[in-house]
Amino acid sequence: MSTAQPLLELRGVNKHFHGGGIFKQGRKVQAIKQVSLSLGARECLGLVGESGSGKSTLGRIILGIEKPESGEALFQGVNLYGKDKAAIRQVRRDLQVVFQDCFSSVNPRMTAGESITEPLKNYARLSYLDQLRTVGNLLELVGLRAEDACKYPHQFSGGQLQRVCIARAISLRPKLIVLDEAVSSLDILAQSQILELLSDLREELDMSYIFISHDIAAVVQLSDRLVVMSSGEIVERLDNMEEFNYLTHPVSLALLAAVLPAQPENRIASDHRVF
Ligand SMILES: Nc1ncnc2c1ncn2[C@@H]1O[C@H](COP(=O)(O)OP(=O)(O)OP(=O)(O)O)[C@@H](O)[C@H]1O
Repeated sequence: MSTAQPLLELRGVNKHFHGGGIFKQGRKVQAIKQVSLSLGARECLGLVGESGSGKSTLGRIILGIEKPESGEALFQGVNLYGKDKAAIRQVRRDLQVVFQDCFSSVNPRMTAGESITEPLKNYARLSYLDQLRTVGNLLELVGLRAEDACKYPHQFSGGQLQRVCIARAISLRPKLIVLDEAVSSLDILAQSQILELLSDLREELDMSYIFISHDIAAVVQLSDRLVVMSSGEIVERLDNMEEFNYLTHPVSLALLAAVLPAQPENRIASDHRVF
């Protein structure tokens, strides 16, 4: 077994919320229960589950923005909720996110170029010329044109704007990107193009992904491993994607059934074999 330190490690993480609104005293929601997982360099871990299963909460814990009550979240060996703030700031730049709704992820009054340089400005002083050059390179890396830097969000399609968000996420050359339903709001063609882009970028830039989705078919395309969540817990793990047809937990089967071909005659013989 390899003794190399994992890029990301969650150990026994727990998180609960209290119901809000008029029921302030309301019931306690255990959003994450005793979750442990690890991720190596250049790996993509798919995180699937039905709505409310805790995927996004876990994503926020991994990003260092949702403190768990107990357990540890270690990124490059640094406890993201520990006392060493300097070390946390240092590793945070290696952790980025791409959300589902690209239109609400960017400021509508900022050009694509301005959005892309936002994270860069937090960590480096770049001359105007360097900024232009960097933005042009990033846009080309995600399949857009350098001239697109001057466009505003409403001048892009959803798929193009998601590429801008990906360019922003990779601007600091992170080691890990959390993709929170990053292709879910796109049409089928844009989805497959973005999945292809993400796969190419992972190779090119040596990144790891946590790919959060309710769409197990999309997750299977991009991920090396898979965990299935239900009610805040990991209920099934798959370390070899070749075996995804042999998932057994009822939640996994329900997620698979949701992507079954509409025509029964197109289904493959076995009960839940879909790809
Ligand atoms: N800020 C919050 N306050 C109260 N409850 C919350 C909060 N955030 C999440 N929850 C609850 O925690 C549980 C897990 O939510 P979470 O958004 O992580 O699930 P999810 O799997 O990402 O769902 P979806 O796919 O619908 O986004 C849900 O019951 C949700 O209502």
